[in-house]
Amino acid sequence: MTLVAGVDSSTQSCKVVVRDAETGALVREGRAAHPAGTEVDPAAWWDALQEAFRAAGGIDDVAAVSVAAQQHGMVCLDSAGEVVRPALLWNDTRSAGAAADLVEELGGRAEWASAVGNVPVASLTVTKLRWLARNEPANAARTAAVCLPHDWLTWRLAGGSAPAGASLETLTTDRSDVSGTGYWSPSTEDYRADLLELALGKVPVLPSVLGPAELVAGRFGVGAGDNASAALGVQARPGDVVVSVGTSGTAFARAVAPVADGSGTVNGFADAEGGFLPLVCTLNASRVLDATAALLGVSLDELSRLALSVPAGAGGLVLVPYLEGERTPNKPDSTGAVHGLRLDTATPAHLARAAVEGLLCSLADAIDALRALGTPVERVLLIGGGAQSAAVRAIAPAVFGCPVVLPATSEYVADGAARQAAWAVSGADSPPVWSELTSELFEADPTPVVREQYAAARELTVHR
Ligand SMILES: Nc1ncnc2c1ncn2[C@@H]1O[C@H](COP(=O)(O)OP(=O)(O)O)[C@@H](O)[C@H]1O
Ligand SMILES: O=C(CO)[C@@H](O)[C@H](O)COP(=O)(O)O
Repeated sequence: MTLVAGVDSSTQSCKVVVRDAETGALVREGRAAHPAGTEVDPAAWWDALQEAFRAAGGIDDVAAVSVAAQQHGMVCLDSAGEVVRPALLWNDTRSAGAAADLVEELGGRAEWASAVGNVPVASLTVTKLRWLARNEPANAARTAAVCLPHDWLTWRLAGGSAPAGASLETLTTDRSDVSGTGYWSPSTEDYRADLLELALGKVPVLPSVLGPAELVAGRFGVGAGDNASAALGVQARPGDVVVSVGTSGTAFARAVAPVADGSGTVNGFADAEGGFLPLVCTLNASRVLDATAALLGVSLDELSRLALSVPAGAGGLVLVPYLEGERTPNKPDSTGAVHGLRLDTATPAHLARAAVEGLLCSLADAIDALRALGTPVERVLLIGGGAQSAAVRAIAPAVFGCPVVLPATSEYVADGAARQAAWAVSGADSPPVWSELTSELFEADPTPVVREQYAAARELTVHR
């Protein structure tokens, strides 16, 4: 049996799966936690990766390993290959002002969307580089190369950072992740050095962009951004919209043509199979459930039970979930809010229901934005840690207004990376077709009132 390994180095943890390259059967798995915070020393990802490999029984016997990871994180390296400063993550909002400046300097959102498929917001790497140039000029001056979390981990695994002499020229990336930098065009498949220079004031070494099934140093897949890898892991097909409830909330679909949304709501990313991946991302998803459970002093299972114990609409109680500020809509300085509180809705159950509904309404808005750009929505596939919530599963079809398919619980980002590794080993033109996933179907009568009351409340927030 040929074995392959897939890695998901995500915001909260590192997950590793070892699978049979031919059938996709799960053989072993392991995981390790990441530190909290929105800036993280990449060494912590490396340590967690080693721990997760050990927990998964090691990788000595695998033919290939691919790494998928959280997107957009700014990893700056000096000329010796040393990390210049802790990486700023996708959910770090300090570069919001830099994003606004960059939009203005290029002449507006439409110009950015047409140049790189994305309008700068604090999440994108290009805005973090502008923040670095303005706020830490010494670190900017020391920066000889810029890469993304999965690029850096792949580079280290493949020996590019060898103590004998790190070679920045051996850095690699893939289309899906580089399409979230803000200085690579999914339409032309070229770096936009001019936009990088606009942000950072210079053009450091950038990773080479390899094809989806290429191998690095003979044993490492090119890797991917975590959402593109999840699309590969769930074997998404046309008509599927994948909704992930992880640290981020995302809604995305595979597409055959690049997307340029001048409003900035939809990111025009590339996918991990040579196509495209229009995607909407929010900053507030599973942690809204974590925070509400902590506030109520209950477990996540009890939060679900409470939420399901009161009717749809929570008696008019609405929770706007912008606890970390928000990316979509672009409100980096916003806070969350609770509206409609009355004596009879001042109960743990109503708050639990409002939290689940608020989180799902923000994702329903995301699905609508994809639909508005012409994305067909035949099935919603629900994945991510938050999909383990019984309340999320039950309420999602009512809020989304369509059936929701829940693929069997699995680490779909790591699975996608493993499938990419199997593809690279096979030398075939397309990824291997692994056995059809078992899944559960959730259906419910639509509850438009939930979306209506959310729409009336979502602008009513105050700044942090
Ligand atoms: N039973 C559950 N109910 C609700 N949420 C859950 C449950 N189990 C795990 N989670 C959530 O999963 C989240 C982590 O999801 P994950 O997709 O691994 O995140 P990420 O990939 O961003 O690190 C945690 O915030 C946690 O609240
Ligand atoms: O910024 C995005 C997508 O544009 C996020 O989806 C990150 O890629 C983080 O993913 P998770 O750790 O939440 O899975």
